[in-house]
Amino acid sequence: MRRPKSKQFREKKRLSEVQEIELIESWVEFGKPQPGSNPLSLPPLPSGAPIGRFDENTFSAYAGSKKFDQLPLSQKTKDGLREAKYTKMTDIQRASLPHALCGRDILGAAKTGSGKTLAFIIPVLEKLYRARWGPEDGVGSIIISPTRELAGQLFEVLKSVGKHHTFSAGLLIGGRKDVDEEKEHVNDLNILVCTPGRLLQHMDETPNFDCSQLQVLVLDEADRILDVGFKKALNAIVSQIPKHRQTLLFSATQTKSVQDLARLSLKDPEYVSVHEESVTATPNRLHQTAMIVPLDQKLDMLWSFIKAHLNSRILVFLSSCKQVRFVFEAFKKLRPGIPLKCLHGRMKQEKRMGIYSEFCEKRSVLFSTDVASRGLDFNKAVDWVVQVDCPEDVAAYIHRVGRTARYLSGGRSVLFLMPSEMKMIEKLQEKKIPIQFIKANTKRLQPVSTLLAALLVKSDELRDLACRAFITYLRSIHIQRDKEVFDVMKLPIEEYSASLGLPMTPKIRFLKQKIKGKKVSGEYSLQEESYDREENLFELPRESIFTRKLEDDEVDNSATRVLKKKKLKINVHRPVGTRVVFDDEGNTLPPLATLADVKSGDDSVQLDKDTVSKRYAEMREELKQHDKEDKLLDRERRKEKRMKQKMKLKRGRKEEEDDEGEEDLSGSDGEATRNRANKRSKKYFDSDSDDAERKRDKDKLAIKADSISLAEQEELALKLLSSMHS
Ligand SMILES: Nc1ncnc2c1ncn2[C@@H]1O[C@H](COP(=O)(O)OP(=O)(O)OP(=O)(O)O)[C@@H](O)[C@H]1O
Repeated sequence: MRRPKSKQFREKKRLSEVQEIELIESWVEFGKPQPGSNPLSLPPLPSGAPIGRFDENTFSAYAGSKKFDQLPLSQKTKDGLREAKYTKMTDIQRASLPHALCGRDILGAAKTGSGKTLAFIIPVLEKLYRARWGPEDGVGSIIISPTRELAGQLFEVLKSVGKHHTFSAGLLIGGRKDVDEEKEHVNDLNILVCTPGRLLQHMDETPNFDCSQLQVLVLDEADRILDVGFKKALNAIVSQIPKHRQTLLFSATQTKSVQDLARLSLKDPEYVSVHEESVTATPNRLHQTAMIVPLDQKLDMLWSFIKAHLNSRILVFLSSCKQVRFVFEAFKKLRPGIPLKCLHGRMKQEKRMGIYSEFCEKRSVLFSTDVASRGLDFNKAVDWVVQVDCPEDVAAYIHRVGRTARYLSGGRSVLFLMPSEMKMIEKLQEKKIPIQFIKANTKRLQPVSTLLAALLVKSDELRDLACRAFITYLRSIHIQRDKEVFDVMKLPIEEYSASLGLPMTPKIRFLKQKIKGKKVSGEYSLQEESYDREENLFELPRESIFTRKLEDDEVDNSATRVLKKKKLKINVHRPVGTRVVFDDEGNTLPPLATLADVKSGDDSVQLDKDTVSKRYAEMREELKQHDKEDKLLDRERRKEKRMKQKMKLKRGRKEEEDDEGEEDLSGSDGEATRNRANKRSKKYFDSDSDDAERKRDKDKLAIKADSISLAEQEELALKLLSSMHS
């Protein structure tokens, strides 16, 4: 057991800390780089030159230094860095640390894998240390990351470099069950490493959550966090933290938007972009290639690629969770001879973390959405990054390929481009990305579509996955912003469906509007007729996707049903016309003649009042009966609909639990939260709409009863009668 430190010892320690802080502050002040200057351009300290204080008022220069121990840092930070084997600084660290240490706001940009994490972790530790931040001071720094994995990784770096400091730090990320426990401790934490959603949750829900003393705010992958996906969350966060603070923004693809920066109220930020002058925007040791792969050959190509690289660690990017799940499940069944893993935003957090660390350890193939595209440092050992689906823009490309060739290691990447996406190559080259075009060796292509078709015949589950992967892929292309690159109308839809092993092409609702009115032709088109028949896939029972094809007359019926509905509207206030009634020989009779009691020989028709009222009573009864039947039918129909919705929900929940997620195109935490929120609101909306529907139906019935109430029917009949006699 540790003996409690004596009062004397603690006092001595405090004094030495105070002295150290005084020294550091004077040193920082003495050697401050000029605002706007680039420390990289300053001459480095000669090796072996004295470091630190020379006399009362002079110190060694630190801007321009190459090693961590030449910086005015606390001994605790220096020890942490040394023990983690960090001695020489990388360019971004050399360029930004001298500015950050003297309290300036930083807008840092440097290539992927170039060491940006330490460029903000060190200033955070130093700022709080110099402020003698303690447990009672509360939250002193917030570090925000767009994804949970990245937040976890940053937290590890913070723990390792800051291990000699006494600050308390916490990792606050979504998907963890211990939120209540977190709430109890969050006010005791000095440094929060978090995703925007979880931080906001604490700001909203944790009693007395207080950031009013915040000293440093860090946004890692700043451009992503400032992006629309996190806009609301970030605005809400910023509105709850003090304006007077240091702000550090880092990314490999930095934002320079004045609007973005204004949102964060940066004060004369230092724009530190160390690779701006570089010939390439990506790491020099990264060998990048691209090849044309038609949509219907993507899986063949991917399968062949994996089979040819069985001893590598391969990171494969696909555009949606459903695709990730389908390719992972299908390829797993085909046993390629290398472990396969998958990672996407809808998986349980523990599993996500587990997979992330497993992939860091062993050779394997990891199929992932963009949830793994930013910041993750897979032990520096990803051999290949394969982009099966084209990234949404150049920034996304840079971050994806940046998962390999980190720090001093090399790496390779390959991008599959469909013929319709060739514009992407130009865009990449414009942004200084040295990508080499290679021709795929189709002779060595190992087709998998027949194998997949065989698997899909055997497994309903897999067939369902394939169907959903198919739809979400097309949707992902459909919603892309860059229409120069992404055009869903140019895709060989039928062939794509067959390449996934699907027995027939599922119908796609969202393409209906797009294709209507547009004359489509050639190999990429779907028959217009088939769109006219198309109906919402998700309203059909699952098996019907494959087994039930709508018949022509069904379509016609549905069309006429709508028309009939319109015609059936009764306007009780319209002027009443006369009605022609025929006798058995086809002679015309006056209206209501069937009810008439012809008493006299002349042609005039006398109405027997009793018969008329009897007939009305019968009609009333009939109406009531019909109404009852209609209600029953309607109730049954709605009950059935609700059951279906429940089943669908249950299935969705089960999928989530099995780590089998819903559509999440970006896969990031923010996106996932948004999608979940959407889903949740959708659910609420559904249940609300159930109520609303019930209420509407009630109202409708009331209106119906109002509009053709019995009294009105009688009135109508009387009008008829009187018009007949007039
Ligand atoms: N000074 C250093 N000396 C040795 N290794 C370093 C140094 N700085 C960073 N590294 C290592 O380089 C790798 C990449 O660092 P880091 O993750 O900070 O890169 P990054 O620039 O943030 O990348 P990304 O843009 O992908 O987020 C890490 O493994 C890290 O440990």
